[in-house]
Amino acid sequence: MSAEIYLITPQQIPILKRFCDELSAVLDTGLVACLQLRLKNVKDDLLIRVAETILPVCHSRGVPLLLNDRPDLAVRVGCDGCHVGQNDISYEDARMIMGPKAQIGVTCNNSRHLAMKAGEAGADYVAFGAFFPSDSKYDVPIASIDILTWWAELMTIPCVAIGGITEHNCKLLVRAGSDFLAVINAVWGHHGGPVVGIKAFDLSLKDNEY
Ligand SMILES: Cc1ncc(COP(=O)(O)OP(=O)(O)O)c(N)n1
Ligand SMILES: Cc1ncsc1CCOP(=O)(O)O
Ligand SMILES: [Mg+2]
Repeated sequence: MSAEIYLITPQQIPILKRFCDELSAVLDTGLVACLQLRLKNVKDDLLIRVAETILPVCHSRGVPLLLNDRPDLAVRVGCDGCHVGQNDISYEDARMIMGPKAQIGVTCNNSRHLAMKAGEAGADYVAFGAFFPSDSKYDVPIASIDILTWWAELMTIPCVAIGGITEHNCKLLVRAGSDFLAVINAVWGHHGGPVVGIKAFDLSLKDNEY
């Protein structure tokens, strides 16, 4: 079993130039399957500016960029897709806005019903979590790891695990069947810096004591 890393940006980016340098170094490792830009409580013009700035950093390294919450701005910037949650625009409306080629994922928390609904509607992936307490988002229910196994045994649509995932607990989720591991703080907040953080995940996932 294997899983890929779905990296999500920190929800605030105080110094864009410094972040782009860090992001470039992280993506140069070749260990990131896709990046989600997830800024919270910022005005549209800033979100657009950040997205337009990091898009070439991603695309020059063959890494798709997804925008959180806002398919309208994702299209405007030229992002490869978006991610929508249960309190955001619907998957159906996001698909209408972004078209058939976009990669659109849906938050399904700990719900088999929401996942089946999103899968049947045409979502490109479903996201389950939070599996562990998260320092990046507090208002999320804790999901049971068996939902990953249920999905992996039943469906071919990829599933993403999210929430408090670290180099130390990620193998549990991969063993359960997760295709992608969505992470924020374990990389951007790693004591050795984000490049060491992403490499630590890779080392842990390569360790084949599953
Ligand atoms: C890959 C992935 N999974 C879940 C989320 C959470 O989305 P949502 O529930 O809409 O919450 P916010 O991230 O918008 O606060 C996500 N962004 N990405
Ligand atoms: C966006 C989101 N949705 C559920 S938990 C979470 C935050 C994940 O961040 P971290 O990897 O730092 O726990
Ligand atoms: Mg959202």
